[in-house]
Amino acid sequence: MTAVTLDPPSDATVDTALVRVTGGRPLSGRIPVQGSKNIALHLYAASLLADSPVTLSAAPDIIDTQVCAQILRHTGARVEVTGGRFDVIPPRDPWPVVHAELGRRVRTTVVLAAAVLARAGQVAFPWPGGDAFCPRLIDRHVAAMRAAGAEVVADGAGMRARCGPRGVKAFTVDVDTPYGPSLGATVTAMLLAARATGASLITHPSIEPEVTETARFLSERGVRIHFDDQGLHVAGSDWIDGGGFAVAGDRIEAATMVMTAAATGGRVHLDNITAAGFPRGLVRVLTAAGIGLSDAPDGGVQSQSRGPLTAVEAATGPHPDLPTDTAPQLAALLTQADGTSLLGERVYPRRDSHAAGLRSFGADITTTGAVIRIRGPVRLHGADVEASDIRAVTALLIAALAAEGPSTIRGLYHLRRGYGHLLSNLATLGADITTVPGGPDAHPVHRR
Ligand SMILES: CC(=O)N[C@H]1[C@@H](OP(=O)(O)OP(=O)(O)OC[C@H]2O[C@@H](n3ccc(=O)[nH]c3=O)[C@H](O)[C@@H]2O)O[C@H](CO)[C@@H](O)[C@@H]1O
Ligand SMILES: C=C(OP(=O)(O)O)C(=O)O
Repeated sequence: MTAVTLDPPSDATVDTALVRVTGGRPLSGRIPVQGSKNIALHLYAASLLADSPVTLSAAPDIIDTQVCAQILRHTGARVEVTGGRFDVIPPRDPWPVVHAELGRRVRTTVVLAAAVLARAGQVAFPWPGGDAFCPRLIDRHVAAMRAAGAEVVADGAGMRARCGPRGVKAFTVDVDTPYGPSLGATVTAMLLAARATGASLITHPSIEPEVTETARFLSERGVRIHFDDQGLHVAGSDWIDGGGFAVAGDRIEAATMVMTAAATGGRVHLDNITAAGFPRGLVRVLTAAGIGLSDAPDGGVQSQSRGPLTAVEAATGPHPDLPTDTAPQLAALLTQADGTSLLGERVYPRRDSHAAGLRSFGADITTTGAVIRIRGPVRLHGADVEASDIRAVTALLIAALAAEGPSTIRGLYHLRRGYGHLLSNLATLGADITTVPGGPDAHPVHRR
């Protein structure tokens, strides 16, 4: 086991670039959807379990991909990220540390730690990152590690987990929370169970596509996994094959593009996703708002608006309900809908950092506890705003594109963390959008 030296990570979270948008034109056209950020992040962790090289295709071209590549390299993996391929040669004997600074940048830190623990029998990891829109607990991840036989202790900087000499053991764990089954803890438990000797059971598992795609990845590589009424059963394996696997299309980016087009009075044709790839709860809400989705005869999904947008009442929830990661964009869309919309947030009680930003554009939005009320339609005007999380930034972009006149949006780090080509795709759809790098010599990057 050897420590790997990395160049110190750059201070990438400081991003002084901004986007200039002149809104007010309908956006329409055909664009591809990237590989799903959140599915990819869990597959990067799962790839550490393999005993031969893994190639993930359609890996999204985002900051989180680069951060995970660095975290894997720090454990001793060889990782190449080029042209949408994420090639991993997993270490036989990983260095049992999730890099402290890098681990604080992504949400899947504990999932990555679980993969290292499963292989090395011990791991130290920092508190996870991701967006800090409200407290994001990890008690179910820790419960899974403890159930798998690890002693887990916290110190100021993070946690350390250590198993006995035989490594992880088979276990039963419940990953339910007051907010629904934990997506991340389900994958953490699945990765631990995949390397344990014997049969494990995860009760009340999440069934988000991040979970089912990671399960498909593992089962195609020889791990026996199935869901039934009791939960998710995993029969551990001491050999896990490598090989190729494609990251599914990003349902959140797809939903964002559909809503962006609709907010401006346009429509999109999206490649690399099918209508079935949109969660049912989201399709129900879009349909109620007056937006249809259908599989296109030549592949992909087409959106169409059925008359003026209509207000809706909806609440987020675990898959297949309305995804929390689409609620900020939906709030922006509903500023253009006729009537009063009510959006409840059930997964994260206070995920509403976008509301103040939308008000800067003239939106009529009020927040009461976990419910956001939006009155529309409102003629939005341009604004200068700063986004503070990954989905808030796209909500503000939607408002800017639907508004009359120029806007500027800062906080592009959050956009780059989750979207590889969203701005150039918007330009392809007809948006007047310019990225201005930070500093005095700023110049346009995307323009139409
Ligand atoms: C990288 C990634 O895939 N992130 C997604 C993942 O986050 P993440 O995996 O963090 O979300 P979880 O499903 O674990 O969390 C859902 C809820 O359960 C709570 N909880 C979670 C774990 C735990 O041990 N205890 C606990 O109480 C959380 O605070 C939250 O209120 O799922 C979220 C919900 O679909 C999405 O918004 C995120 O985009
Ligand atoms: C909140 C999100 O990401 P993360 O969990 O990486 O913060 C998201 O993808 O909407």
